[in-house]
Amino acid sequence: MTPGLARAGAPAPVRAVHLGLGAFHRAHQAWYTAADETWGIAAYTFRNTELPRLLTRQGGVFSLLVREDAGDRVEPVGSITRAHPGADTRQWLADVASPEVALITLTVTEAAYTVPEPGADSAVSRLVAGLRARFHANAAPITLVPCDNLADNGDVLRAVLRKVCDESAFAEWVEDEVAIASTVVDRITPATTDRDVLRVHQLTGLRDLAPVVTEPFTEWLIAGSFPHGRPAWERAGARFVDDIGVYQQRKLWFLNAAHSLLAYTGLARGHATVAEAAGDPALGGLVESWWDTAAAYLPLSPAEVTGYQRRLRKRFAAPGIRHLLSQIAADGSHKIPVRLLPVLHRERARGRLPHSAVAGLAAWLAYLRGPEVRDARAAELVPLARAEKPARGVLAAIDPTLANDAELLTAIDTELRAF
Ligand SMILES: NC(=O)c1ccc[n+]([C@@H]2O[C@H](COP(=O)([O-])OP(=O)(O)OC[C@H]3O[C@@H](n4cnc5c(N)ncnc54)[C@H](O)[C@@H]3O)[C@@H](O)[C@H]2O)c1
Ligand SMILES: O=P(O)(O)OC[C@@H](O)[C@@H](O)[C@H](O)[C@H](O)CO
Repeated sequence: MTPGLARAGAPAPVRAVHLGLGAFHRAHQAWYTAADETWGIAAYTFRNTELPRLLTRQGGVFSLLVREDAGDRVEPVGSITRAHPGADTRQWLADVASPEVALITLTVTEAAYTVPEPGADSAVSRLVAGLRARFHANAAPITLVPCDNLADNGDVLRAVLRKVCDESAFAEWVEDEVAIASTVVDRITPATTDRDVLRVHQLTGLRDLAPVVTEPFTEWLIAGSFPHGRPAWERAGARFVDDIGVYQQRKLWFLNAAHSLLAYTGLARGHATVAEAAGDPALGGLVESWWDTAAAYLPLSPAEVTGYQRRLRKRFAAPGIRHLLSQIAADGSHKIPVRLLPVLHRERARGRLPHSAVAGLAAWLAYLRGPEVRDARAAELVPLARAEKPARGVLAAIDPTLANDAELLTAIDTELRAF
């Protein structure tokens, strides 16, 4: 029988907690944490029960399949000491309240950074329950490290927590003792397929039921304080900066915006992956035109811009990374406002109407009219998208200031007829 992947020695003590255990956490924060073997992670999914079960069978260890130009390479990653389903509330509260724990990382999707309805179960409500347990346990300060693709993700999380924490002594404690970092995270990590599982087996001779496939490129920029300590993430290349502003614009406006453009226009043209869509000359041209537009608003030198674009072209074309457009297309109502609209606003202020943005928004409307809409706001947006001229209604829902821009609305509605 093929031997299964297993942990060699004892795992590190749990000093970090993660919420949103999925592929990206393992390719990114877990991989960086593995560079400091004195830190172990207790990682929680949101609803998934299968992944923690598989990881637990392997002692938390998993294989990272890195798709290099020169070929595939497998790295075992052992920083996850324990993996739990999100429904394991008792353990979650105990871990967040633990005096040994110094930080919580989060990858809970962009849509999760909202104030929950009273009584609702959400990432934020679980986080607040954990923090409340820590407050009552009189434990040391803690740092929250959001790792989702939002602009100023730490500030967004702080604003949400301020609205939710209404109990005065607890709210004061959160204000004083809970540090929140802002981060820019980057490593293209598609969902694992059965072929990836087979490939890992072929390369290692071991049976790993929960590997992750990723690219060699990785980046982590962090601005914030860690009053109770942190792993030496810099050993793996993380950078601690005073201000993430320009890095986050560069990433959201170039990489993520191009991903969203390719997702909606690519699906409309029958493509399945980023590599296929980026290789379609019409869509490649649309992305280049978007980059030219966005570059005007970034305080980067032309050499920095062209270098970043060159790397992105290569990353998007990587044949071993099967990044599904349908995965990227999900939750456009939360992604488009941070990826496309900041640049579009700046263009409109100058009286310009970039065709790439118009095409991207029209393609998003076509997606919202389609058969398989994955969006946290689908119930509200799909009926609006089905109107004869949908641009006004849909834009009013995500950015009311654009809903009075008659020239833009007409351009989007006209473009939509092409889909
Ligand atoms: N995959 C990437 O390339 C990548 C790169 C940078 C950032 N990210 C960020 O990481 C997030 C997760 O990506 P992934 O590739 O790990 O996806 P994944 O599907 O493998 O895992 C997503 C995780 O988020 C949880 N989740 C989903 N919806 C949630 C909700 N409403 N509230 C709380 N938790 C929820 C899931 O249970 C799961 O644990 C992305 O949404 C993105 O913000 C991903
Ligand atoms: O992960 P999402 O859903 O926020 O967005 C999909 C992609 O645009 C994104 O994951 C990129 O692959 C990632 O940001 C690269 O670092």
